[in-house]
Amino acid sequence: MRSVHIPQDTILYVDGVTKSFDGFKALNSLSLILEPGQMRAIIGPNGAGKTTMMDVITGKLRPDEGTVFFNNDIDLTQHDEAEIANIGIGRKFQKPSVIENLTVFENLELALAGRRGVFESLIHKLSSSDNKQIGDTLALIRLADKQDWQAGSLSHGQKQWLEIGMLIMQEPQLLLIDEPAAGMTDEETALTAELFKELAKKHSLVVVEHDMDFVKALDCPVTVLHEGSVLAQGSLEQVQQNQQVIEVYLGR
Ligand SMILES: Nc1ncnc2c1ncn2[C@@H]1O[C@H](COP(=O)(O)OP(=O)(O)OP(=O)(O)O)[C@@H](O)[C@H]1O
Repeated sequence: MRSVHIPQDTILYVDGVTKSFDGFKALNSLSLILEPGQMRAIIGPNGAGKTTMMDVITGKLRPDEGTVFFNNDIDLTQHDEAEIANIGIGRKFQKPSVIENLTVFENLELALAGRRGVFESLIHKLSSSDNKQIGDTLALIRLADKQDWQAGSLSHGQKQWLEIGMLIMQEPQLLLIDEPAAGMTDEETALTAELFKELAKKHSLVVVEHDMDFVKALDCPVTVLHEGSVLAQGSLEQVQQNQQVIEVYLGR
């Protein structure tokens, strides 16, 4: 058994992770620590390794080297994607994948079913606590007045919120979210930042984003990736003043 020293109380512990594609290191000894209840924005130029990092955390890719632990002692490199989702890590891809011809409410109901297994959901009606959970989620994602709308008739931003609501139904401890603000109006972007701050009260969040106004609104620590490693870390203001960050990313 490997002996790894993990600082106490980490929700995500990534250390020395390397992942190569045909000899090219998409991740190059990447290390990153997230504490429970923390929100972290990940920024960096195209090809910096942000998606590959998410793929490694969620079990889509296995690292060539390095350590990835969840909740102090769960070695994520020993689990597949489905197991990692069940362990409590939810991932939101850039493009929303709500079911367009179901209502907002039904999409959330389906997400609840996903947690339980479809068969069990077919034979059980929604309990009052299920209804409350759906109601709370609808309020959180600001779609309470649209619960009977077909998901296909929502705006792009509203679809993104619905999908985040569907993830929340599964009560993940850690949420990984890829470019949520892309394609949103300014108003939706501002509301999404508010939603994430609300989410961060109950969940840990890793948010990959290119929109600096959105990152500023998140008001959380920022990690800058470059060539598969961490280039800088700190407040947005601090990393914006970092000369190397300006050279490889912000100044371009
Ligand atoms: N399956 C793959 N096969 C070969 N190369 C890959 C593969 N996946 C990623 N790469 C390469 O690894 C590097 C990192 O890619 P990655 O998608 O993780 O970057 P990123 O930071 O998410 O970029 P973006 O901001 O454009 O989404 C890129 O050079 C990419 O071409």
